Amino acid sequence: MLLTTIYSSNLGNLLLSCISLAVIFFFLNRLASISKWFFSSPWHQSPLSLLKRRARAWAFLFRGTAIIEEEYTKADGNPFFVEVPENRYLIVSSWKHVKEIDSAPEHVLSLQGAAKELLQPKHTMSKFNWMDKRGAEGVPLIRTLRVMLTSHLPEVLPDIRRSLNVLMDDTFESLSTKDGKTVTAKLYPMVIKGIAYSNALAFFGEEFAKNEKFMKAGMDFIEQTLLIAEILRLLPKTLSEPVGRFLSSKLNSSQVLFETLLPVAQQRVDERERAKLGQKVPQHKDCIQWTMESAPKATPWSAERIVYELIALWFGSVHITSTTACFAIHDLCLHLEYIEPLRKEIESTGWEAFTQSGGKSFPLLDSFMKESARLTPVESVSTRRMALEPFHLSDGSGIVQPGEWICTAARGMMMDSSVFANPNEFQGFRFVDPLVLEKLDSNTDTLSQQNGGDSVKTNFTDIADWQLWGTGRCACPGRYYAAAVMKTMLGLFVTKYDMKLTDPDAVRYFSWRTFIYPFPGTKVTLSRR
Ligand code: HEM
Repeated sequence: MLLTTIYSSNLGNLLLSCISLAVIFFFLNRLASISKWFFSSPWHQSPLSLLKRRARAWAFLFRGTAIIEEEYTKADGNPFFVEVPENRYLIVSSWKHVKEIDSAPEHVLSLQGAAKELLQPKHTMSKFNWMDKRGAEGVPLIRTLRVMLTSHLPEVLPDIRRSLNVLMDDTFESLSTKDGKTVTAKLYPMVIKGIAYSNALAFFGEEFAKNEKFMKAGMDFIEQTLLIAEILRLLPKTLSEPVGRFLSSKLNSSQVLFETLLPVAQQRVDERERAKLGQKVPQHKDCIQWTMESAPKATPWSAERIVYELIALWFGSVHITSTTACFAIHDLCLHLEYIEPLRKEIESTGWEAFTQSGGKSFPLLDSFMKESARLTPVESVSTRRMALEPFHLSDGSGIVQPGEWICTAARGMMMDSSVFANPNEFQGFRFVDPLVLEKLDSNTDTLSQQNGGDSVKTNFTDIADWQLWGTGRCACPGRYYAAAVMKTMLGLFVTKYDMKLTDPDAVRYFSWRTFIYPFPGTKVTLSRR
């Protein structure tokens, strides 16, 4: 039929034929995937149970966090499978299994393979189609973040704090107030704007942070990536390519990011070449420069390649940091008894000591943020890996086939009573060294001495007892930066305002697949102190 129509050159018919073919492909694809699930599953008995399983797989989109929680409880510490519309995940929760995932080579279990399926970079990130295997072209971004950005924190934190302060004041001034002192503000837009601005400042410099077109595209990019990736994941492969091309031509914020970053990256590449000839070139301290310098010497990266990496970094750093910070501010409003001790800590320690410690100090705030993320983690699973080859857990309790995912039950593990006493209770200072707590009510000077200095240990960025940051060699390299910037934002909220949720009983978030997302309309009432 399609061929006949092409020969008769009738465009309307051609379109109709394409649509009919697409629909047929769609149903064939669904049928193929249903039969795949049916025959690969150990519990394929009746059509009714098959239908139930597929209904639950689709319900995962809306009830993912609840479904994982139900299966986690039933599994009683053992690995369990969860079906999603387009795939199947094996979810583990023992630390022994977590270590096995971490030890598996990248060609067997791939973080990048899972991230690629999750974010569909070919259509969401300016046609940047990642390799399945992480590190195939080096891992310069990891060094950039873990080493360079982290050690640069004492230099950049004061600028971030000043900018956040101004942004908060501007938002406050822009809202109407009855008594000149109190306003009602939508929290999430305020938080994402602050985090995006801080990230632009820290990663690329002030020029980018002040570029309104770049910043708007940077924030739109987060929602557009989530939206396009979701649509493409649910479509059969045959449709995802044309639909992806169509969507990325309409929702093109990544293109704005690309076009703004490219000339600067190109300039840096030119300088790199001039430096090789012995010419004097300017010095730069930002993620563009560090990524370029950390790329393999034998195969230096092009300007385009550097920019692709930075666009991926932008998504990873803005989305999860702003949602996590937003939930921590909800918790400050829900547990007002913590506000005074936190203020006391910040005011007695001072921002100077915080800056010198590279954002590690403020142990009370550190603990509060950890408790908030433990009880309201944005992601229910962590340590996602896609199997590129079959992978068996050593005790035979689970196997994943190529294309399937294995991950950890992050949320469930954070509620494990053998690790966290009374896990359902919000105890904001649960992770504070008892010595620091003792000093809290008495001597603020001693508290401030304990809080400053380089040797301060932070529990929030620790990876030993929880899964917020993932696992081992792949654990989030941006966590020191994320913790420092979140502390700065929360610290400013606490010291500038008395605050509460405007409607404490309103639903604050919704669930999609494995993550929860704060409602952008949730309001806070802020009163200037
Ligand atoms: C609260 C904020 C954040 C959370 C909860 C978080 C969490 C995570 C998790 C769970 C992973 C995967 C680790 C694994 O699978 O083992 C990850 C990876 C990563 N994160 Fe973060 N992250 C946050 C903020 C950031 C920020 C601000 C940056 C950049 C400055 C960043 C950069 C990255 C990168 C580049 C990776 C990939 C690491 C790799 O390929 O080895 N993250 N993050």
